Amino acid sequence: MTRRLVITGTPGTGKTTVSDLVAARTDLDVIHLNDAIREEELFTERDADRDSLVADVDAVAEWLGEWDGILDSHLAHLFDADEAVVLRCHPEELKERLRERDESEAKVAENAESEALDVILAETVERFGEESVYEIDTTDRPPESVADDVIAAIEGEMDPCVGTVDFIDYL
Ligand SMILES: Nc1ncnc2c1ncn2[C@@H]1O[C@H](COP(=O)(O)OP(=O)(O)O)[C@@H](O)[C@H]1O
Repeated sequence: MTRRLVITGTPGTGKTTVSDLVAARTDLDVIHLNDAIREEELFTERDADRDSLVADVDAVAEWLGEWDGILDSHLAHLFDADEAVVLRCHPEELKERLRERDESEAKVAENAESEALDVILAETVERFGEESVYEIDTTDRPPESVADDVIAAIEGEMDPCVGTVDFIDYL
């Protein structure tokens, strides 16, 4: 059974929502890494253009130490774990989700394009290898159903899977 799982994906794909649901239904704790980066000041600078923090990856790794459970962040795949879940969402739906939480239009466009180009999936597969990655499409699905899939992955009831989505039509 997986004890260290990263849940990564473009902002808005549902990582925070789904990781909380999975933690509530398993004995795994969840670390919401973006909150920790802000609260523990694990960043090197503020990116004013993007209205975001530039994480200090070494400082984060040190702060994490011998963590276990679920690590939730669009940066989670930069850290060691047993397996990785990459949540996906069609860029058009992703834009709606990001606009609903009042992200700037620049961020909405940047994230939609990044999602269409599979940027985080590619980074995650490069680091973990296809045999340790579960790509899960959240488009048109309730978070509870996505959490079912993540739990199936943790419990070894689902095989690793990559290449399940194609959002290139967006570009
Ligand atoms: N499967 C889903 N279907 C529809 N909306 C979702 C789904 N998962 C999350 N959301 C919504 O999308 C927004 C972003 O979710 P969130 O969990 O904060 O994403 P992330 O942590 O990846 O940035 C929230 O408003 C959330 O309610």
